[in-house]
Amino acid sequence: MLAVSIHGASGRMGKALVGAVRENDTFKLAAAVASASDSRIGQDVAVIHGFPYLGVPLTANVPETVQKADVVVDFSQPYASLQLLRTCAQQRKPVVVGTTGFSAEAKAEIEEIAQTIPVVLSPNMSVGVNLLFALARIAAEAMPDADAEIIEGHHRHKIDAPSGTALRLGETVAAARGTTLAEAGVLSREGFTGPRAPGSIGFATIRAGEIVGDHTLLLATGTEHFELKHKAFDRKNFAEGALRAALWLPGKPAGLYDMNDVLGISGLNLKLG
Ligand SMILES: NC(=O)C1=CN([C@@H]2O[C@H](COP(=O)(O)OP(=O)(O)OC[C@H]3O[C@@H](n4cnc5c(N)ncnc54)[C@H](OP(=O)(O)O)[C@@H]3O)[C@@H](O)[C@H]2O)C=CC1
Ligand SMILES: O=C(O)C1=N[C@H](C(=O)O)C[C@H](O)C1
Repeated sequence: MLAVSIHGASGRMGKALVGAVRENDTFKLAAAVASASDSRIGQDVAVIHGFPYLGVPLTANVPETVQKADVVVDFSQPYASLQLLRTCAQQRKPVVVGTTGFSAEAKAEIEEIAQTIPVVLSPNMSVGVNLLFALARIAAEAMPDADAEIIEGHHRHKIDAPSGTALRLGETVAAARGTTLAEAGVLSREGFTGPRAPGSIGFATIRAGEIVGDHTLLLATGTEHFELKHKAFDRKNFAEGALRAALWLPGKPAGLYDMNDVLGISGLNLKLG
């Protein structure tokens, strides 16, 4: 059995991960980390999420939890996630990071840390979204002059925008067109914007109710619209992807891996026609 520690265990993804670990005989929950200010520290992580007692108390002691784990899975917040990565580097532990919203500086530090330990970093652990990335590249190459717009929707609690997945979609389209998201991205619009800049990659963000995660890439010319769409209905989908990554990662050489590596579709090079 693989001992997994969940970092961000008190959250929505924490709940989905506890549920997924309970249903999977390959894993045993070694530890569950919440923020130090959480009033439920010391309580059983399964019980706080409405599952039967598991005997794993919520804790804020990160070094101790990393020590107990064969692999660490993180869905928390960027600052907390970086601190965790530093501890994992000290203890030479593999880590799967699903957290989004990292700054460019934080991403640079993650790349540096991943020179010492194996890290899977992906804004979306679902199979469907990783196929969406691959198909987006093909579509953006095939329709180089189409207006690219990325529309994403999430629940009212989400604290980063656009979503990590939407930004990755934008980076994918930009790379397929020989540019970067920093160059071509228009992350939001308001006021007297003027006409659409040719070649720009636009974003629209919806935050409403309990939307789990919707992403659409629209490629529009004057005469046709092409859409690629993914909808997640249950966080179980992300949790199972993260556990798939957690099973794949231990024993890999130090490096920064993507969910495409885990799924074995990093070399996917579908050709049209
Ligand atoms: N890659 C993927 O497939 C997916 C990625 N995500 C990303 O995962 C992240 C978490 O999402 P979600 O679960 O919905 O968010 P939540 O806010 O529900 O959960 C995050 C949890 O992390 C906790 N936390 C904060 N600081 C620390 C700390 N220092 N140590 C440990 N835990 C801490 C928070 O506790 P507190 O409330 O006390 O601050 C909170 O309970 C987001 O960045 C989201 O975008 C989400 C789904 C899928
Ligand atoms: O915060 C979420 O919920 C999600 N975040 C991820 C992102 O920012 O892309 C992935 C997923 O859509 C759910």
